[in-house]
Amino acid sequence: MYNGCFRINKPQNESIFTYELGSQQRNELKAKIAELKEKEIEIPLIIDGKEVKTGNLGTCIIPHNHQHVLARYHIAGEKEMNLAKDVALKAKKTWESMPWTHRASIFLKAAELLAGPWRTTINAATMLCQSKNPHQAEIDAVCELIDFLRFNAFFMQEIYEEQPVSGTEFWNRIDYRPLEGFVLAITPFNFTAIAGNLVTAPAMLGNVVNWKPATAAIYSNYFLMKLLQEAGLPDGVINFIPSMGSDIGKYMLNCEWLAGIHFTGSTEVFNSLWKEVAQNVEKYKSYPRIVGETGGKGFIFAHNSSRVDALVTALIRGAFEYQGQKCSAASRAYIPKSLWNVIKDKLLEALETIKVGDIEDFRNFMGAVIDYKSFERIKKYLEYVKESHEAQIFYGGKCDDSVGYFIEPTVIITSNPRFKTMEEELFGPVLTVYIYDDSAFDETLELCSTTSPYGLTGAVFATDRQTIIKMEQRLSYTAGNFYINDKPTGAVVGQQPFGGSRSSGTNDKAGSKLNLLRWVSPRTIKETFDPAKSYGYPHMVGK
Ligand SMILES: NC(=O)c1ccc[n+]([C@@H]2O[C@H](COP(=O)([O-])OP(=O)(O)OC[C@H]3O[C@@H](n4cnc5c(N)ncnc54)[C@H](O)[C@@H]3O)[C@@H](O)[C@H]2O)c1
Ligand SMILES: N[C@@H](CCC=O)C(=O)O
Repeated sequence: MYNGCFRINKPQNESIFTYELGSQQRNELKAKIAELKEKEIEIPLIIDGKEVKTGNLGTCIIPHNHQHVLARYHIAGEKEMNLAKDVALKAKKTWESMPWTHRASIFLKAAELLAGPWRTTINAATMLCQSKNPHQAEIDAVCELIDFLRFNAFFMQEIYEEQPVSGTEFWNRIDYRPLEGFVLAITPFNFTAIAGNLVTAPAMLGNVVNWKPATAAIYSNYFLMKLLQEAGLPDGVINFIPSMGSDIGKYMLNCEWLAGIHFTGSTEVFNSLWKEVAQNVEKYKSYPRIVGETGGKGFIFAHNSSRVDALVTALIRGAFEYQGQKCSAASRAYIPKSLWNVIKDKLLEALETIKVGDIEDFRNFMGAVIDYKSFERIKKYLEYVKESHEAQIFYGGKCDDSVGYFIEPTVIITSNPRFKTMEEELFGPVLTVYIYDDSAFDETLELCSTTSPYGLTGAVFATDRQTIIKMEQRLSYTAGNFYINDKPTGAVVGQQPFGGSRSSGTNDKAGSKLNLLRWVSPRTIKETFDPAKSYGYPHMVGK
């Protein structure tokens, strides 16, 4: 027994390791990469804390060296998915009644393990499996995930603290129950941290979670699952079930106890999940919470008062960091004619210094795109551009998959502001630029807002304050994360809660209280100390 209002301190963001030449961090990371590469591992499902093997196997490869197999993983089928649902529902009773401070402790311990003994493993696994350079792996798999874990524990406390007013004769309370059933987390390949957040955020608030990782990220995600187990996650609370996307609909979405979906991925897959849930709506015990962060077509819009050096850096970093495989990536840019000549030269100068290749060579800024399917998809877009009269490749455009799925950083210039690559998400290292006439600034703002169906990220560059105000107002619904004089990527937990609307998702803002609120089903409790003993009102006495 214990009594007390226990408190979690407001966290600080995790500091980023730099992996400089000669540093111990760098040596350790290099050694871990070599160690992981040396040994092919077998990845089982983890259901009820136990390893389950199906014999139906897939392979995890290195995108920048696709003949290298890192692991063989087991694929869940109907039997294992049914088992995962059953054990999750069984684990729910004990998990939801565990004092919240102890649930928080498990995830705060996971953050400590990741900051310390697990840091290099998770980082190296993400570098190899998702082809991230050391900095990109560090800001994702380590720092962002640690921040998610620590800040979410703090936000959970803030939610629980929010209580209604009461009187002296009665006491009102809100009991922030978890959802009734299980949450299905369907996670993307591109951020280990996002996968971690999609499963741990609902779990922290007392929910049980079945986790379907993205095929291309199973390797790093498996290590993460092991870390959570080491942190003391009880069996069955999170079940790790790599599976075919098409089986999810058949064996998970039709379950009466589906209480929520926590999804990040493409708009297309999210739409299909939404439709399937709608078709099953009569079956469910409760209306499932459908939370999804999806595609993007991030923009950079420059005014002729922009600072050129800052703008060029934002274009390069925004478009080409992690091979443009961020939902937030700058994939279209609007540049005024009066600035183009000077920007063009500086852009070329910078592009010529970008090295693409194996991420084990720390000099490389970019690695490979994630897989053959993605490589082929981007290549087709570039072929389309090469044949078009409305656009031309200004820089790059070469693709080579002989060793890894490499695509050069590519800049396209188009004369059509509604050109295919200005509208659609390519999810690769490709930036399309539209050069507008300075006198058409207002119309071009309108084009920016209406060209793409997405509304995730956007950045504006200007030094003139009235212009900044105008851009902020006119582009109000174009981006859920809007940047002024900065690149549109790199949101930090606790600083820039992340998510967009339109076709970019439900905008439930990962890394904030708003997201956590989707995983609770509040129960209002009123206790009256001296209940009324007759039904009449005072006005009923007399005529
Ligand atoms: N808005 C955001 O916060 C955000 C963040 C990261 C990525 N993304 C988006 O994610 C996409 C890239 O990630 P991806 O390639 O992993 O996306 P994806 O949609 O291909 O896959 C996402 C997840 O859905 C699963 N899936 C695929 N088909 C399914 C089906 N029919 N039923 C159930 N699950 C299915 C995949 O296996 C994976 O686990 C991009 O569109 C990107 O913009 C968005
Ligand atoms: N939150 C990340 C993007 C996640 C999507 O891929 C950013 O802000 O760059």
